[in-house]
Amino acid sequence: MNEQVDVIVIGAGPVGENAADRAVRGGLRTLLVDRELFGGECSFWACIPSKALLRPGHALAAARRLPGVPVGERLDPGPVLARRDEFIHNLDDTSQVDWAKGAGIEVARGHARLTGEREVTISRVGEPDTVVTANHAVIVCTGSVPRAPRIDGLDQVPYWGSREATNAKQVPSSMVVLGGGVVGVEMAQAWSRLGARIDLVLSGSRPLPRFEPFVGELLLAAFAEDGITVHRDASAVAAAGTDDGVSLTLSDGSVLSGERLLVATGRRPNTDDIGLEVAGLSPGSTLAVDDSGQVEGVPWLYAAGDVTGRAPLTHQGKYAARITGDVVAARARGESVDLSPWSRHQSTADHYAVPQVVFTDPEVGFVGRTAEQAASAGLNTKVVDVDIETAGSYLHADGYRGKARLVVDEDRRVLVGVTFVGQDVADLLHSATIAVAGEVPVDRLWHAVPSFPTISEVWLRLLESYGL
Ligand SMILES: Cc1cc2nc3c(=O)[nH]c(=O)nc-3n(C[C@H](O)[C@H](O)[C@H](O)COP(=O)(O)OP(=O)(O)OC[C@H]3O[C@@H](n4cnc5c(N)ncnc54)[C@H](O)[C@@H]3O)c2cc1C
Ligand SMILES: NC(=O)c1ccc[n+]([C@@H]2O[C@H](COP(=O)([O-])OP(=O)(O)OC[C@H]3O[C@@H](n4cnc5c(N)ncnc54)[C@H](O)[C@@H]3O)[C@@H](O)[C@H]2O)c1
Repeated sequence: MNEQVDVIVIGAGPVGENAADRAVRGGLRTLLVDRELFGGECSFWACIPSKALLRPGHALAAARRLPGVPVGERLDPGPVLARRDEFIHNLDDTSQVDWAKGAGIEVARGHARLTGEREVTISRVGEPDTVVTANHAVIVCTGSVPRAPRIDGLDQVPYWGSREATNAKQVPSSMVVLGGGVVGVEMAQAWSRLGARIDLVLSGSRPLPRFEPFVGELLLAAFAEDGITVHRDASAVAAAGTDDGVSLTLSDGSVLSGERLLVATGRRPNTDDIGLEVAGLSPGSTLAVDDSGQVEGVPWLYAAGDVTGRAPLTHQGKYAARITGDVVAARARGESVDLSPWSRHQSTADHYAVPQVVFTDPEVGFVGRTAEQAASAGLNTKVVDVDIETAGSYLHADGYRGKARLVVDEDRRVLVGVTFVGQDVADLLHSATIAVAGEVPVDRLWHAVPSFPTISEVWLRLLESYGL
């Protein structure tokens, strides 16, 4: 069967859905293809189930910090896991397919591969291939896949990746977590608070090494209170099956064992089998794009999201998708595209203002550059640190503990990085994202008065410490 549309989007994760939506809004006939579930990794095996697993433990911990709130001893895992299953619709993507159709997007299920210039072949087991040609462009949004380290015996044991860790039907009695990145810390705390004994193995001295150093230090303190055992500066050398689970041997000879082993050591772009050769690119490589989303050197090919290796986060991928969909639609209409930084056709924020929340307790919110990144970029910076101690934080929880940092570009007197760590700081982050993306001068920020009594009064403490 041969078909023709204006645009083909490969991959219906959050990023592909947004790229297709914008292309349709731009007047283009758009086909969105997925080989698994519409909604992608984020909806079913990543962001949504992981946050559903974390939230009840945080609510219980928050209640314990307030006298007079009646709380039980521990979480009841059954309802927690059932609520997680509701959020992932028991792995049924009907509502997401219906959304796409309602938005005017044409949908197809199957494995899509590039087989020619602007040509995609969709394969489904037991059915003839469908060849679809795009009049204007193909947008690749195939996401990423886990990357496992080379460890003797690892390929012989049934270890968990993030899919198994977010979708597990029972609480394991014990779990060894390898990797202290975002997946490692979120899943270690979620399952610990659901009752599992956790060993967390870090290759460095602290978790979340890409964040400001105090982030990892505060998480280590919280993990100690949770009873999570952290193994720092550790190197895993061998994995093996045991009678009741899996063991992991570290280079110092110690052996950790658990009912489960979670390997959370990062992800790589999902491009092994999408026909990149057709575009003169190597299978498995990152799809490097310019700020309009166009794959370098291939005018008809665009990409967005994890597959581009830019900012592997749902919200940032969706931002790139909105821009890429608009660019493809504008070019299809013969309109010029504004390539200047911060135009609506350029994902400039990817370079300066990527926000990320890590949903641990304490939460972590970070946008822009760390002090170290800003210094290595040659900026003349001033770094301001304060403890989060405001009337709002005192009221929010007894013993509230948190820290905040501003990184100020002194030559322009604008913020280039902000970090908050503390209970319930996630929603505070957007104020910082606006300040960084908007390049709001610190002297004008002085006039953005935080409400009393809120945690956001930390902004006042930060600006006073800066010298205002
Ligand atoms: C455990 C975990 C928790 C996370 N939590 C958060 C969070 O809280 N916040 C956040 O911002 N980010 C989070 N992330 C990151 C987030 O999941 C990704 O950044 C996001 O899913 C990327 O979206 P995407 O659309 O690029 O890719 P994906 O969501 O991976 O979607 C890609 C889609 O492409 C399809 N596909 C792939 N190849 C083909 C093919 N050849 N043909 C047809 N279809 C194909 C796949 O089936 C999939 O549906 C988390 C990640 C993990 C692992
Ligand atoms: N809340 C969120 O925004 C959120 C939550 C989960 C995941 N994500 C995204 O998903 C992606 C994948 O997350 P991730 O945690 O798998 O990757 P990551 O790159 O964030 O962290 C991987 C960690 O594993 C460590 N590591 C690598 N090899 C190791 C080894 N052999 N032994 C011990 N440690 C080792 C690395 O030093 C790193 O700290 C990230 O891009 C992340 O931003 C985001």
